[in-house]
Amino acid sequence: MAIIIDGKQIAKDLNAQTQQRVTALKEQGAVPGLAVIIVGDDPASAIYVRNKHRKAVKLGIKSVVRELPATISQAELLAIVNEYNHDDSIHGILVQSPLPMGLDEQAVVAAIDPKKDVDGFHPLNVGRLFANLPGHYPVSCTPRGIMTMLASLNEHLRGKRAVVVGRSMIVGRPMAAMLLNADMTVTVAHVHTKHLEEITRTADVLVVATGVTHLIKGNDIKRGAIVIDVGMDRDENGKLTGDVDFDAAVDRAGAITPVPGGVGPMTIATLMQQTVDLCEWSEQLGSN
Ligand SMILES: Nc1nc2c(c(=O)[nH]1)N[C@@H](CN(C=O)c1ccc(C(=O)N[C@@H](CCC(=O)O)C(=O)O)cc1)CN2
Repeated sequence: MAIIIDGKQIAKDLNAQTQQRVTALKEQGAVPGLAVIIVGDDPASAIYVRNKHRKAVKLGIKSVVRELPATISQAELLAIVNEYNHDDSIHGILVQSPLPMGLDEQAVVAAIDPKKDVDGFHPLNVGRLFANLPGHYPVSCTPRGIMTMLASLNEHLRGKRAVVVGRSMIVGRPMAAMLLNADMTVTVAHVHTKHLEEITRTADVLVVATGVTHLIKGNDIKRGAIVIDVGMDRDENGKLTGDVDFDAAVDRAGAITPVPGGVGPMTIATLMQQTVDLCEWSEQLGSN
């Protein structure tokens, strides 16, 4: 029986650390500020944004939520991003994804000041991650949260095999870069990969982020592997489930994340962590 990686608990511990850092910053006269821009009325996005706002307020972070109609033009949206780029009380800016049809998400992300790119989606920060550049820069929150979960297991990763199934800009690609930067041997697969199970069975660490319910069965997993399920799918009864068949996988894996309560809670906790990082880094810049 695998260790169940408790994302809720790890997120709670991370939030406690973040709150202490916020307190320390406030003692120096700095308040971390987060601006979240949401466009349109996607119900799931509205819930995520509300949860981000609540968590930020709870941790003492200044939180601004800008709700915009789906009819907004690209130029108007870029102007609002630019407003926050020049607002000294805001250290992190994010645009909730997905944007409604007709808006160019990549152009909007590229308009965010890279120093305030709290999601780590700006091409400059993506490039830094892929080049494994030293120094401070934000990275995508979900894979960073997964790295925190892996660290909590105290497992030696260097030289071991990782397989990432999924190639999105939010999870798959940055996840592969982070595992490579941790000196793992990384394979990236996706839903079109032929004989996927032959590849997943080689993984010491298997990260699955495809949005395909129960794509990974028990037999597709190497015995003792660490299995990270980023899926957030609905089963035939509308119940939240993952890309991994948890009941079949739990007897084969060495450690596994549940859905819900695994990776999901780490995304928002890492966003809060990264907002505080950006504030600290801007304070360091300011004092030089
Ligand atoms: N600009 C961004 N947009 C999106 C991101 C992102 O990181 N930046 N990620 C996702 C949505 N997301 C945060 O924005 C997010 C998704 C899921 C969870 C979470 O806590 N999930 C829970 C289950 C929640 C439920 O019951 O529905 C879990 O897995 O336990 C948090 C944040 C896309 N957009």
